Amino acid sequence: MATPSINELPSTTETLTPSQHPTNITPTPNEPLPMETSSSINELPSAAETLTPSDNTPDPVEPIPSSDNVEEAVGEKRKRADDVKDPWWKTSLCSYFRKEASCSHGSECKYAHGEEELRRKPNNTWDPTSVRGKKAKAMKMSEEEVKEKDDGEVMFTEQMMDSIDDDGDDSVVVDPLLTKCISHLPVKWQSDELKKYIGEQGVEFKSAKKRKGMFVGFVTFENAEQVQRCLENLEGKAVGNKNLKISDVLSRTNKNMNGTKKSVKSAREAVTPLADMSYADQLEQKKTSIGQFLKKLTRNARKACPNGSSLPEWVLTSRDRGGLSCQLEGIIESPITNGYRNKCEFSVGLSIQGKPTVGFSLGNFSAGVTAVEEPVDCPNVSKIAFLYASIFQTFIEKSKLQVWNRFKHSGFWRQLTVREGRKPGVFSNEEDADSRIAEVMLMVQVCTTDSDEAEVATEFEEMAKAFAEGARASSPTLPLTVLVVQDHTGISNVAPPDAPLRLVPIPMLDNGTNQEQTNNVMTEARIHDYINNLRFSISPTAFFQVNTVTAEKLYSLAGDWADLGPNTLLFDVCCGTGTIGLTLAHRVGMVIGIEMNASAVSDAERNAKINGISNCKFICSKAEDVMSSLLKQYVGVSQIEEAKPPSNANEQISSTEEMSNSEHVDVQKIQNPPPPQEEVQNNEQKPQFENVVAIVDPPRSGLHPAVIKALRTHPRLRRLVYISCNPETLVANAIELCTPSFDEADKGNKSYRGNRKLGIAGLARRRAKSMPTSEPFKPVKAMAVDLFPHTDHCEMVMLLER
Ligand SMILES: C[S@@+](CC[C@H](N)C(=O)[O-])C[C@H]1O[C@@H](n2cnc3c(N)ncnc32)[C@H](O)[C@@H]1O
Repeated sequence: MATPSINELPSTTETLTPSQHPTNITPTPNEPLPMETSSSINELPSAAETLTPSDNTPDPVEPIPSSDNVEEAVGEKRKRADDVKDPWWKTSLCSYFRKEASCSHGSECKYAHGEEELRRKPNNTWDPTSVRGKKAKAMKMSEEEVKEKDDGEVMFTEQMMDSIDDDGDDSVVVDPLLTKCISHLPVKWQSDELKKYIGEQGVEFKSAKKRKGMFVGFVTFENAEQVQRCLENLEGKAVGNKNLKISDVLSRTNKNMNGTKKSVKSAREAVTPLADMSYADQLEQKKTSIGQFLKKLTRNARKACPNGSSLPEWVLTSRDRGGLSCQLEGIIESPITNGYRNKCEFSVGLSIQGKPTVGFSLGNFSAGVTAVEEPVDCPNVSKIAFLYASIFQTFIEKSKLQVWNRFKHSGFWRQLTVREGRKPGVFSNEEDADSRIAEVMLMVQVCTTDSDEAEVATEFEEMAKAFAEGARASSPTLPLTVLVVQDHTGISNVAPPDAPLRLVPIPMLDNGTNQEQTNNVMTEARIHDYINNLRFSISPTAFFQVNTVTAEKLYSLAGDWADLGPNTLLFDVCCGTGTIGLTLAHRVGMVIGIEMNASAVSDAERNAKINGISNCKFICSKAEDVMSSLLKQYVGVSQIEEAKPPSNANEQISSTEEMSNSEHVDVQKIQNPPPPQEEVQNNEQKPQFENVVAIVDPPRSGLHPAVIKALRTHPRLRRLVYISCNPETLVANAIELCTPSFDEADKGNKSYRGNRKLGIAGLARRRAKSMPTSEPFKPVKAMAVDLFPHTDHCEMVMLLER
């Protein structure tokens, strides 16, 4: 499925490039131009992703040593437990013995010295690093492959099937019996590599196609013998570390879809996979899943602890909490479960039947799926968004310009984003929700490459008319505040920061609504929403939590856990439009917000102004470039404190770090950073605060290592509230924040060879080793917050203290 935000996996940290001036948007003085990558990046993961913690060690049950084992408390974790009946006795391989072929604990060691000594774990599994563990894993994987193979077909819905040749001859009819899909190909390969490989395997074929980024390729054959040869020579063949899989192909035509529909997901299944489960069960499932991540943190912290040093108390006591690294307080439910999204990104493409459609794509592009289906029965989509999607679909059906074909990289209409802003006040029930929508922003993404300017201008005029008339024809009339076009030429719909925007005037309606725009008064693209009775101005590409009422609860929780007061300096890291800092500003002395998206920062500044808030400062920069400097600048370290952490605790954090005097870091400078500066240039007298707290709310990729290092090594930062839309990266970041420091001698070499094999938790463990000596944080409590009912995703909040 999915909106690109759901399907297209977010990249890691974005790079900022100077924004281009959007053709028709007049920026206000001092306002940076809209320039962000689609905020969807920060919102939702791939539909295929679930909230299941993955680890290098798939073992679901952690051997939890006795918490009251005094020997362990003093760090002698290798000694045999007093209780010889310990069910975990010799169920894991001893890493010393493996490396050194000996272990000082000898036969007393609770870990197995070699495969012969190894016992099964109480959950009937083998140590995953052992030969038997690896064998079991391989068998499980092949069982899964067999299961997958039972389906025997791949839902391939690309237009490539209509024109298998690159000549652009769309009339070629492809016989599905003579077409096969090859899966598990290297994603880097393109058609030429695939053709070469098939030829080398002695398989004749008519045509082969593959796009970079996909792990599937499509091959057509002249006759049944060639197909047979392909199956014989390629099925199961190892390429890299994968084994090829040959499947049948489901083409787009109605005829071929008959009887095979069973394999095709609906938009509802793709976007809201939990929709058929009761909400209570969804909450239970998510809470359990967050609990698994808390256990994963414990496991990894245990592994990451320097040998010979005591395990942190929170690891030792984790057994009392069933392995959880801290108490999981529960899950905060969404007061609204239907139509809760204030932002929906609808892809534009061909449906399975080949009809231009506005909706959700049914699978991942990498798997060869680009079919788009209407957002029917997707309970997270609001009625208003659904209606705008159908209005747009009716319009593009008649448009002379084509819908986007991701496989061919051609077409014009790509995506419709519907963003809604509510009236102020409290929602009483779900029925109320739609009537609360006061403003709507429509953003249409197109690709204008090779198109005729005059034709495009006419199409935009027609489109604006279609939206205005559609809105008026609906009962009740739909709000329509602003219409923006985003021009984007990239392969996926996630637009780069400098994708130009232009405002399209909405024609005046008979009843006089939308008058502002026809008078050209509307020169800015923005809508407004309310959080905790504060008004927020939101520009087209700025991030804003998609479930506003639940976000209010999330922010209040973060504020409560942060233990704020008038003498608190609050760092709002990755602040977007300033929502967290501004809603908590009345509870602290000062807020410093850090955000890399210039238009979001501009929104944040505006939001402070319109709400009469004067104790917030917003810094436009990547957090990794300024976090350390800001801490130094705003938080003095007393001589005693300075003496406490070892000398390297405050070492230079990032080679690109710099601060401008104006505190509004120039995007150009970030791209071409000046040489590192040891000392912060700004000599302005900063107010000093007793209590320093950070609330971090990073994108899915988590915090940059330089930010983690800066937070961890600043002795005055005692409390950290981590809000995460991706528990996997929260766990990885928490490993680095909470693992005891290694001695200089044990820091090991910094060669990152072999990193590719490590998962993100493994990488974090490795990075924790080279963390400058500093007091670690400890996880205190965690809470799940369900911002995304009916989906697999869930927000997680964790309080860290030291
Ligand atoms: C999950 S959103 C949270 C925004 C805000 N706290 C809120 O609740 O609305 C993450 C934000 O981090 C910003 N961001 C992403 N990478 C960043 C970085 N390296 N430095 C600073 N901000 C970043 C994104 O632009 C986005 O606004």
